[in-house]
Amino acid sequence: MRAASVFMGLISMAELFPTSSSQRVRRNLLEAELVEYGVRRGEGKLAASGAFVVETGQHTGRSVQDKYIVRDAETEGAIWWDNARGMTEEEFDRLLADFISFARHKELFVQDLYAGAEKGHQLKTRIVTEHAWQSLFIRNLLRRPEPSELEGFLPEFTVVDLPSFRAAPLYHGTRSETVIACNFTKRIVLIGGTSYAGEIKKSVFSFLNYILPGKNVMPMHCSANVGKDGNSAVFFGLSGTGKTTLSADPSRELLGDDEHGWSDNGIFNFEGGCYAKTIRLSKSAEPQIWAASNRFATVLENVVIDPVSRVPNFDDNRLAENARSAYPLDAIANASATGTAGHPKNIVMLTADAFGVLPPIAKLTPSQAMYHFLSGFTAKVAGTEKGMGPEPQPTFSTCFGAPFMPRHPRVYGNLLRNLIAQHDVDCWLVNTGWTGGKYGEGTRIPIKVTRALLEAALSGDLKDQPMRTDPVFGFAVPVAVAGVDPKLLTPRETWADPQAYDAMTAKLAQMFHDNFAKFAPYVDSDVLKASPVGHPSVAAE
Ligand SMILES: Nc1ncnc2c1ncn2[C@@H]1O[C@H](COP(=O)(O)OP(=O)(O)O)[C@@H](O)[C@H]1O
Ligand SMILES: C=C(OP(=O)(O)O)C(=O)O
Ligand SMILES: [Mn+2]
Repeated sequence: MRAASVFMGLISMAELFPTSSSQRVRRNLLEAELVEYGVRRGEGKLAASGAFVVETGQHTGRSVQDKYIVRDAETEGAIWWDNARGMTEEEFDRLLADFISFARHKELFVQDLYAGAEKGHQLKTRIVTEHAWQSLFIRNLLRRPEPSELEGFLPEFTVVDLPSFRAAPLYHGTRSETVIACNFTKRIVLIGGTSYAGEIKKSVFSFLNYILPGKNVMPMHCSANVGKDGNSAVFFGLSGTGKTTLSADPSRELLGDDEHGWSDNGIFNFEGGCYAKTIRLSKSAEPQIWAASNRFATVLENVVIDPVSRVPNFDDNRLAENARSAYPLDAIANASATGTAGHPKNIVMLTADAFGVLPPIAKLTPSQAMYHFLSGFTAKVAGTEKGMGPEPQPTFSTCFGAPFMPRHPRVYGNLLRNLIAQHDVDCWLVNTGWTGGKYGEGTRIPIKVTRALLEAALSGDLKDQPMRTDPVFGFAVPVAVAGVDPKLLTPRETWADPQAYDAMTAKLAQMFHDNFAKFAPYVDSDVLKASPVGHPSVAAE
């Protein structure tokens, strides 16, 4: 891409920061100074460890319904509009003008950072925020340039996040006062009315997911790590399925916990830090994440701390179920220094099946992997979202990340399918959800069981072990794994009432079918044949 088009339309720094008031723009401050600003400005509190603790108020998670993509000549044919809300160019321009006038009266924090560990695919990003702690957050999360690289740093993508800005629905074309407006053509994202920091990192991610397919790079909502033998693995999964938890593994080098690309050279992290859930964080089950969450300059979002000792109580969900910890990768002892690794040997698709149906691990053929990638199944349970009843809710979020994958799923699906074939990758479906019954009746599969299953799969041993074929889903399920109670491998045997298991399985299979109908026109027959059986539309084939 030519430089002129890269920079064209980018928000002008002179507009945002007139020279007369440049005093109030804090550029590329380092951690200690950002913490000082945060404390001085009353943005949060210091934990005993030196972590910076903030509350985000009303929004403690992403506002999916308030995210917009500007519809223009370039995006019109490129975005999968079935999955995105459009905003007109005029509405965006009004919003931008109002962001600029709002920002004029504020002290602002600016971080110039890279997204993308692979040099050829590095995106120069500028993140402008109202709060010092947001600057600290994104500095922890993205990749920090060398001081010499900051001179003459020309951003190729800008995010402006002003939590106290309120959108005017009628004037800006929004649904509420909260807005995440993505202008991919101008390469600007405007975030207002929410201070949940995850919006910033996922905005950068969404833009990379828009541009990288054009460079023949597969962008993935996944974590990744590397074994001692140099074999890398990626773990796709929707929120809460275990990407962050399971990728932090003392026996494997951590590449990253959430966003990666797969190019001709192998895989690379987009980020330079992690964003872990801290609710019920256990020091013994997740020692690395626990340590990274108790250190100077880690940002703790909506974590309750003791008012006297300033020690976090990770069991307290009064502020949010989705409490978070943001820390740089070097807070994890065995993290990768480069953020890059070779082509993966294994792909793991994580799901948290709250219906208690799916086995804790299954081996997928490439066609089954494509079916599950396009389906993007997991389930939500009470606690993670406001207003949920006792029943688990199925979620089908294509490519395991629909809110951040702007193009049609076939774009990502085809890239992945070719990469799996080209590199002869072994694919697995891993259920980190419920066993012995659905949510409320059974229990969640212990982390140590999931870890043992993954160890067997990633070592290369498991794929040659005896397997049974699941009668409904058709994938291969190991009959024994060292260190794991064999009963757990056959969910039907963990249910007190096997007929109830069969009925639940039929229900889940039907949900898969109903969801997959929209993809049927785009996939080859082998992928369609990976649908669960026992349903009329399949039986008729
Ligand atoms: N068997 C399991 N595997 C993975 N995570 C589990 C398991 N059982 C419980 N959990 C909990 O589920 C949550 C998984 O969340 P996380 O790793 O942050 O997911 P993601 O990064 O995919 O959003 C963590 O809070 C973890 O402690
Ligand atoms: C940061 C997020 O990712 P995840 O929950 O997948 O870790 C998020 O969804 O806001
Ligand atoms: Mn995560």
